[in-house]
Amino acid sequence: MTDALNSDAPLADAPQLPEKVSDVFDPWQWRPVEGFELTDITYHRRVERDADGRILRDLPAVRIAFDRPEVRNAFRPGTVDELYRTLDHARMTPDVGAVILTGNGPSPKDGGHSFCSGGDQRIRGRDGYRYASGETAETVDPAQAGRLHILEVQRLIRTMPKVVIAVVNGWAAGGGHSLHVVADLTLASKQHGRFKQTDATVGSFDAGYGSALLARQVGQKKAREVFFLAREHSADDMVAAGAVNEAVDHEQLEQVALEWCADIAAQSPQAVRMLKFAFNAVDDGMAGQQVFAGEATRMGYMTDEAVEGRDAFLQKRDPDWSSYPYYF
Ligand SMILES: CC(C)(COP(=O)(O)OP(=O)(O)OC[C@H]1O[C@@H](n2cnc3c(N)ncnc32)[C@H](O)[C@@H]1OP(=O)(O)O)[C@@H](O)C(=O)NCCC(=O)NCCSC(=O)c1cc(O)c2ccccc2c1O
Repeated sequence: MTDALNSDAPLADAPQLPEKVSDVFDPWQWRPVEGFELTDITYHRRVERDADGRILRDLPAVRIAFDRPEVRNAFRPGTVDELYRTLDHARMTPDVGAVILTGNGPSPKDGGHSFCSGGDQRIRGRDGYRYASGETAETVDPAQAGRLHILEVQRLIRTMPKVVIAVVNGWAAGGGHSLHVVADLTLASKQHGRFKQTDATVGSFDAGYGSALLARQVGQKKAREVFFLAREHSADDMVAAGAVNEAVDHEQLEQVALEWCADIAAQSPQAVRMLKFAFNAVDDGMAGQQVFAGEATRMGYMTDEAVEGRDAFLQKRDPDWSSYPYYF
């Protein structure tokens, strides 16, 4: 079906499919999310189509992808702004349960595949990554302070009540490596998925989730090897180490990711978010407890017992708890 609509002879009245933004992107599965002016990333919502390609309904997954393949999908402050805005939109879309985070490509310059190579080193200043009108240091805006707000994106991924899947289609390096670490699941391309923690090579260090959470996933010795030796690791190596869930053939990458999204959608949304926050809580201290407890409070509000407390206040009477036992 996809081939028919992508052929040179479009069907009469066939609805327009979105641009094929990446080699493993199937336009049939997606529509662009409206309302965003994006330059550094792409944002799509999964859809179901009829045989003629007309959209029947939205499905509960989104795809957010770095779109700077010529620099291995390095991020600059504007990229991070767009990433945060789209992730936050996905967080607040009630019928979305899973987020695919990936990189478009390959590079038009040399055919290289990349998930994300971290902060764009050309516009790194002494106070962080700088907003710039162009691509290079000469074009940075001196009026704006440097940013390290990829850390805010990491916290958003960590605390959003949806499953975030890093679909590693190429290089995951530096801050891009950390993004895969903080994602709930990682699916990697067997042929092109490559992992290299280059932070220390360029005089940087993700001393938060990028390192400490990696050590939780692969153990202390392996995590220290990844950072201190800064070597390249294959997708299969990372599956064996416990940092990647599965490595699949490159052509199958996004299809498998969509199968994962469908499996996630078959689970109870409430159960999934409570499980995500439970997995986080042990490592996230009181902030993790707060996120978990917030959802427990929401469930509490759903009970007749909590409604009685609210109503008694509004009706200026004492609450009647007699119908609500002290469960044991
Ligand atoms: C990713 C690579 C290993 C790929 O190597 P390969 O040989 O395949 O490709 P090239 O090196 O030839 O790259 C092609 C092309 O892309 C440009 N490029 C690649 N990565 C970047 C980048 N990060 N910034 C700018 N430009 C990049 C490269 O120069 C080439 O351009 P041409 O003009 O020559 O065609 C390899 O590319 C590589 O090692 N890249 C650098 C990875 C890296 O060190 N990233 C930064 C780590 S630090 C970081 O990300 C970081 C960010 C934060 O915001 C933090 C915040 C708080 C704490 C920590 C942070 C942090 O650590």
